[in-house]
Amino acid sequence: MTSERKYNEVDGENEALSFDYYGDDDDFDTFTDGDCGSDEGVLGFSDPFSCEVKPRILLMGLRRSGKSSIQKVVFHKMSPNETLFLESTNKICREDVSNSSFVSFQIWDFPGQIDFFDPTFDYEMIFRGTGALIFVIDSQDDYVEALSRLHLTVTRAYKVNPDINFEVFIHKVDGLSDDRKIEKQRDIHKRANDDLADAGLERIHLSFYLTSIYDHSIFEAFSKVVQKLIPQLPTLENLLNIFISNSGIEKAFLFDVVSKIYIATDSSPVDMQTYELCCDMIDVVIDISCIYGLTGDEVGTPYDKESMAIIHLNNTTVMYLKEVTKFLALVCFLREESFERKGLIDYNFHCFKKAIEEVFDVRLKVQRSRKLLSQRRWSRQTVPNGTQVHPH
Ligand SMILES: Nc1nc2c(ncn2[C@@H]2O[C@H](COP(=O)(O)OP(=O)(O)OP(=O)(O)O)[C@@H](O)[C@H]2O)c(=O)[nH]1
Repeated sequence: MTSERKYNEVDGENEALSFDYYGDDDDFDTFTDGDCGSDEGVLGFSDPFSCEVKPRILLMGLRRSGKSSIQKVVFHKMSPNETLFLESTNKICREDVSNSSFVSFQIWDFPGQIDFFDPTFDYEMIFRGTGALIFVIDSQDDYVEALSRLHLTVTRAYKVNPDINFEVFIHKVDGLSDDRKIEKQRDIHKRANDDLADAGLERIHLSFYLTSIYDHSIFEAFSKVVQKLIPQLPTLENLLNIFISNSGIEKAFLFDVVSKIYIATDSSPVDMQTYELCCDMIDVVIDISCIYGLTGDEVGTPYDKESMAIIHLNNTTVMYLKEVTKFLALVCFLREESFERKGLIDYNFHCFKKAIEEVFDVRLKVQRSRKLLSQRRWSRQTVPNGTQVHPH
């Protein structure tokens, strides 16, 4: 049994570490053209007590471009090879990802063949609550149709909600040489932007990423998409900068343990190899904890307050992982000589952790007061016997 499989099994039975996922596939909220608009309550946008409207990430693209695979690999630990057997999606799948207080959003996977602009399909309602629209283009296929679909989708979405972040995943690049990758990216970038310029919409900004589920590029790209939706990002980056500069650390990432999305890092540049090493370290820690960390009858999480790991690499670099919150881990890179001052690092880490908790606290307070406010508003509109009064 591979270590990846082991993790899958534990993940499946572990509430705290798994996503807030509405049942199995059959239980996904599904919307047909007819009932989408009327189902607002299910979407959580008209819920008067909803203390927080989660940013919504839409995954769109032509059929077989790889949308479901991306979702399954990043958020369900499916191994890339297993995606070969995924069936075509024929309904909109919505999933809540709220495994970490910072990473809290929804992903909507749209079936490729859906006629998105059918007049009975309320796309305005969908775009209005969207934080990021990921458009997946299959780089191994002819992308002319995908580009015209991208243009149509982006222009419509922008009209409804100009605040959406438009993210283009040039996907399945594993089959391409480095030169071909760059060439494709340049070509897609040029054509997509030319189309927008022809329509007088140069102000729409598209971000491009080269992705594949067969390496870490999909996690990296998703990290960047998610980071743009985290309002506390500058605060987190600042805290990380202060922490590393006072501890002799070279690079630090704040990771969401389950998805391996890094929600923040210090301001020095990220290189792919470092990121991959961090992902591998998290896998090792979770796998070992799953196998040896849980007692037989325990259903609890294999990741807790005690979770930490130190790995000495053969190039005099040390990797240091420590638990920050139930869902987040800090992974640092430092030189062996800096690690000699581990006491100092641990003390600084303690301060860093406290600061992160304060950021959480502020967020919770804001949420609570929002909830209270909306409850008050709601009760003002309701007379004592429970009948609703329509406000003038
Ligand atoms: N080589 C390669 N194949 C991929 C990658 N991502 C997905 N695939 C394959 O692409 C095929 C289609 O993937 P799906 O995830 O079902 O595509 P989809 O966009 O959800 O398709 P619909 O549900 O029909 O809209 C599957 O056989 C995947 O294994 C990738 O990064 N590289």
